[in-house]
Amino acid sequence: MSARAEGEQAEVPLAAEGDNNYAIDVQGLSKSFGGHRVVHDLSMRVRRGQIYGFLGPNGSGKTTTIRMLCGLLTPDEGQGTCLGMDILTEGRRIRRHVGYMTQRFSLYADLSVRENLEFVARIYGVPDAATAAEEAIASLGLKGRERQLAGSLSGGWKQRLALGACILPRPQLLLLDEPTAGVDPKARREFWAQIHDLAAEGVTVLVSTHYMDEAERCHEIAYIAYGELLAQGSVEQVVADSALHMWRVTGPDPAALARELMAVPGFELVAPFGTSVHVGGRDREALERAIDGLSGRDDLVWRADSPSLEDVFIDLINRSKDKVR
Ligand SMILES: Nc1ncnc2c1ncn2[C@@H]1O[C@H](COP(=O)(O)OP(=O)(O)OP(=O)(O)O)[C@@H](O)[C@H]1O
Repeated sequence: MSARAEGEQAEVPLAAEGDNNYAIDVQGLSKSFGGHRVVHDLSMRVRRGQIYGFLGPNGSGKTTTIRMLCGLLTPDEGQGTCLGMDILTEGRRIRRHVGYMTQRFSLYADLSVRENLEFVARIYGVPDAATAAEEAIASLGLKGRERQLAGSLSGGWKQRLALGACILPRPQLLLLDEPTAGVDPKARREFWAQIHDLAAEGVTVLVSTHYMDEAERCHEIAYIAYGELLAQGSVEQVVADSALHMWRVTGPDPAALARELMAVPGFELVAPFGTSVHVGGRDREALERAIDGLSGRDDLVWRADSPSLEDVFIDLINRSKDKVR
């Protein structure tokens, strides 16, 4: 292959279709910073064309993992492929086919929407940058805003522009790191409609998020805490695997009731939810005993409930905290 200037689009063949059904296939990734283990023995597989949600508390290692997947960071241990290419040795090739949207808005605040998109198109060697930018403006619903300076856009429009810039070079895989943080529900919904359209066209999307409703829009999710992958699968699978039993109890003062129930042995999870309290745990018998013990309380009404994804994540983090201590 002849030498090319940095940024020039190269003819880089991807692994032939069918060679590998997984856009991401990594095993045993570990990474430490200054002796502090941030990612530990993490393995994951993401099928091509899937929307894969990456969830976990702040500082749990999501960004670090994303950076290892696209070869921006070398794992201390582990191996694997991204789009069929080796994450240890082919980082540059991988990044030519990946759109990476970081947490920080990384476009030029003092360039207009159109100028930003044209700039990105040129950097990636997209033929006819002006037309590509125009098409992106139309498909992202940015018409009417193309002359606006990127820095003056609202949060939702900035994210939409950042996504537009990411998909201009037509990547096979999108790595989106909390793309909708701080964005209002309507803009988030529109953003997700776009993500689903891209997935329908065959683009694989790995998206980190703290929003439960966004997790439910993914084909599969993974939950990571303290650098360890604690759960993986469809939302239904992850909820079923939790083996949690939940109850909803209503009483006169939900906040006071929640405090009272937290002290009752058998209730592993207790959280006020509007006018009621969500109570549960994995030991069904212990739970039923605890509820029986409160049978004298006529002011309480109990109703069996299904665990929410949030219940499952809180339970996972509680249990992994116990393991770390
Ligand atoms: N380059 C680095 N040098 C030192 N420590 C780092 C570096 N990058 C990340 N860390 C630390 O690694 C841990 C995991 O960070 P990471 O950004 O991967 O978490 P995250 O799950 O993406 O968090 P958030 O949800 O807050 O974005 C944090 O404690 C962070 O401070």
